[in-house]
This record gives sequence, C-alpha cells and structure tokens, in this order.
Amino acid sequence: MSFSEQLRKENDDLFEAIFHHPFVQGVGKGDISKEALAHYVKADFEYLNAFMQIYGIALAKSQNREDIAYFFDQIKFVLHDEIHPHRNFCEHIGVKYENLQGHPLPPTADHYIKHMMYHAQMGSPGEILAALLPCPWTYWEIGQTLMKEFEPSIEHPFYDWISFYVGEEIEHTTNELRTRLDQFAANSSPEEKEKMKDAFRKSCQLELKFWEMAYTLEEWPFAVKELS
Ligand SMILES: Cc1ncc(CN)c(N)n1
Repeated sequence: MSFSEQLRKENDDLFEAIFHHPFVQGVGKGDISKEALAHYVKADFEYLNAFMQIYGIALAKSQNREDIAYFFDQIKFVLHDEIHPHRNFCEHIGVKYENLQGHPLPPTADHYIKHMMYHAQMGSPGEILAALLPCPWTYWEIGQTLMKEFEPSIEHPFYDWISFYVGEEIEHTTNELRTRLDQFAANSSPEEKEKMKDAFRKSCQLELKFWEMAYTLEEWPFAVKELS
C-alpha cells in the first residue's frame, strides 16, 4: 500500500464525516441556506488566496522544473478556474461575487490557513504536500459522492459546483500531489512520516470543521459587526 493510500485509510472516519456533513448534504439536496453559502464563499475566497500563496512557497522550494511547472499551473487553476464554483453559489444566493470578497476569516478558516502556512514555512516539502493534499482530495471525493447519491441534472441549483469538483482537473491535482508525497515518503525517516501524517490528519479535521464553520455561521466571539 502506498503512503497516500495509507493516509486515506487512516482518515476514512473524517472523509465519511465530511460526506455526511449537513452542509455537503445540503449542496447535494439543493436546499442549503443562502446564509450558509454566503458565509462559505466569504471564507473560501480568502482561503484560496492563502492556498495559492502556499503553492507559491512550495514552488520557491522546488528542486526541479517539473515541480515548478506543476505548482505554477496549480496557482493558475485556482486563480482562473476555481472561481466558477463560487460563482455558482453567488448566482443562487443572488449576490455579486465581489460583495463576498475581502471579509475577515472566521476562526476555523483562520486556523486552517495558519496550519498550512506553518508547515509551508517550517516543514519539509513532504509536510507541505501532506498539509495541502486534503484540500483537493476531499473535494474530489465529495463531488463523486454527490454525483452518485443525488444524480443531479443540469437543472440542479448546484450542478456546476458538483461537476467542477468531480472533474478531471481536481482528479489530476489530487493524483499529482499524491505522487509527489509518495515519492517524498519513500525516502523519509519514520519521524518524518509521522509529521506528514499529523499534517494530513489535521488538514482533514480542518476540512470537516470548515463545513461546520459555514453551516453554523461561525464568528469570533464579540466580533465587531461588519456594516453590510
Ligand atoms: C476549505 C476548502 N478546501 C478545499 C477546497 C477545494 N480546493 C476549497 N475550495 N476550500
């Protein structure tokens, strides 16, 4: 069994909890509240900005052109393509995408990006890859799960969102990150592998908590209310 297969197996509890989370199920049923969707998009816009910056750190630490090209392409993909699922949610809510940008991060999203930043700055290349991987991997499997469970037609309000995450690009991102992580793990000490496992599991835990954050409209205690 490859290292990434082992990670997937050891974190199946979290993957299953994500598939059954009420936000994710609400996307499949098409009945998730507009407030929860807006809370999600606000946080996710900022999360993806941070994600691109972390790809940038991984690019800066790359040892060969193939890796440089991979991280460069991934930044372009998030920047130009991963806006489509956000736009799908915005159209459903009836709000301009621009109005959901530039908002402060709720606690869980703030924690998640700082967790990835920590591994990007302090960890080995393997730790960075392990911290990044649950992002595409859980969404790709969410896409597959919702497609299978709800068989959405083109009229489904979130058809575009679900189709995007079940698509080939997300599969490619996931598989490429897995390949790189497996290569790194093959030459890593048991201590280093433990660090990668910890980074991967915490990112899976934070993926689950991110859905909960959006569903419960999580905010900082005693936060100063925004004007709009
Ligand atoms: C929090 C989160 N995790 C993952 C993805 C999918 N790239 C996302 N858009 N947002």
